[in-house]
Amino acid sequence: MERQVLRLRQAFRSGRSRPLRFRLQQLEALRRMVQEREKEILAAIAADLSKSELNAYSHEVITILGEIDFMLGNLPELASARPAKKNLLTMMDEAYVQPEPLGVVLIIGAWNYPFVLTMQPLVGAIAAGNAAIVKPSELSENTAKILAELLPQYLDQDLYAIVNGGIPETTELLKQRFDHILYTGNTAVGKIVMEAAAKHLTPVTLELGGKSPCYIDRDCDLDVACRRIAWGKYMNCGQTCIAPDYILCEASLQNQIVQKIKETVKDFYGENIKASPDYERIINLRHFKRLQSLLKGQKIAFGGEMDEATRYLAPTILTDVDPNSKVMQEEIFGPILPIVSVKNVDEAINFINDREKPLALYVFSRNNKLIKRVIDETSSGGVTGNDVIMHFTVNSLPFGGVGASGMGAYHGKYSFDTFSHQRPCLLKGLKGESVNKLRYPPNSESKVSWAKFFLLKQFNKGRLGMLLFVCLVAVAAVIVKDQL
Ligand SMILES: NC(=O)C1=CN([C@@H]2O[C@H](COP(=O)(O)OP(=O)(O)OC[C@H]3O[C@@H](n4cnc5c(N)ncnc54)[C@H](O)[C@@H]3O)[C@@H](O)[C@H]2O)C=CC1
Ligand SMILES: CC(C)=CCC/C(C)=C/CC/C(C)=C/C(=O)O
Repeated sequence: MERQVLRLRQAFRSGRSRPLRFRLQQLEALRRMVQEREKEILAAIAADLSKSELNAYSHEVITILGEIDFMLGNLPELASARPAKKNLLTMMDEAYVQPEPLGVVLIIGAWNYPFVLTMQPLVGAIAAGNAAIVKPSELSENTAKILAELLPQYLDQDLYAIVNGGIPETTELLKQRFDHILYTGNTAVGKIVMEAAAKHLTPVTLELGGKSPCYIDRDCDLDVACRRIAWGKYMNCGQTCIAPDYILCEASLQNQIVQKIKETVKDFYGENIKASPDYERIINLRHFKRLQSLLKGQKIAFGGEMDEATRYLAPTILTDVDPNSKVMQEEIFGPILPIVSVKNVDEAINFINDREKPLALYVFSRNNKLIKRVIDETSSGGVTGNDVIMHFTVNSLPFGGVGASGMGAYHGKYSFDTFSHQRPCLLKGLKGESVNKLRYPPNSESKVSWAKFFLLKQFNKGRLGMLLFVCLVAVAAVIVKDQL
């Protein structure tokens, strides 16, 4: 591991990853890889997640192509120096912020969207001019394998590397010093990553999980709300970090919601859900059994069917759920949708605020003021009003968590900024030394007063009068000079 990181650091030190032309060329090569090897990539994702290749494309590949196109179109502007506002003391100088690459970054991906969660951060790392090591999840082994096979064929092998493996290999990697780590995965491991990074003062972006609430107001189009909730909940068999984890609503709405989601599931997946190419499976037996245990003692209003041999778990709805039951104590990360009754929006807000800050928050209502009120009175990584998940698809919105659901953000410009150091630069000339007497010893009341004037724009009449007089004299001198 150490040798690999050293090799990338030496390549980064060569400066090869910094020129804009190089970065664009690498991003174009990555785009070419996605296009030329699409079939192999889709087959790998499909094998890992028991997913149709159509869904693998719409869930993952399309996002990566969009991200690369964003960077190809915006990188010249993102990477350029940004002029900065000056004060009176530096009026004659050049002040700007120069984005610069951090160095060698580490990207650790999760299994549930194995292509997006490794390639989307990598796009940002390349765009910002870094070298990068990508460590895919060992649980999505086919995607991990194909990435290790394809990336070296398209990208600079000295600057970008794939390291495959599980906990031992990741633990070894985390002993190395990186200039930034972007980790995607569960909160418990997020703490391990942050602890390891702290030893080297390495900044981290932690894309973690949490229980994303979905409040349904009584003033709402339940047909639309239930269709959108069902889409986001049961996509990828519920294994989506920003899936609505549970519903909060008044008890009177519960049965309608069950019925409408039931109808939607039939529309989406047909009578025989198990045979639907659009309905995925649970990633492994450990998660399958974990989800099975969440059903114990619950009132199953819809679904609940399961087949351990194929790790099939039907789209499931639980009603009258006790907030203290197990299913409400951990992120579900599966196709189980608990409904918890609340009396009104006030109780919903308190329910949300009594728990860890979620990665996403969803509110369905015709009343926009109510939606804004819920947003104003709660906190979450992100929000979509009257839909679910869709804030993820807008790359002008930073995507990340807050509190227990994570720190930092990426996507689009935010990926570029995450993997950049915003370096402040002030370039002065060697003339005008007389003004600098202000800051040189010996100090005096007068010098402090001038400093206040120049830096804090604290005018006093005497200074202002003197300045106006000096300006007038200067103007007069120019006029006189022109007349002669
Ligand atoms: N915020 C976001 O964008 C996303 C968050 N997630 C969250 O991730 C979780 C699901 O992913 P996981 O099952 O954690 O994925 P996982 O089991 O694939 O682990 C994620 C990564 O951490 C590494 N890892 C696991 N245990 C480790 C350890 N003890 N030490 C060092 N490295 C370790 C794995 O090798 C893998 O690369 C959910 O909580 C979900 O909400 C998932 C996708 C996106
Ligand atoms: C076509 C379309 C609107 C797809 C939605 C995109 C999608 C499935 C995003 C998944 C978000 C994601 C990667 C979540 C996660 O990491 O768990």
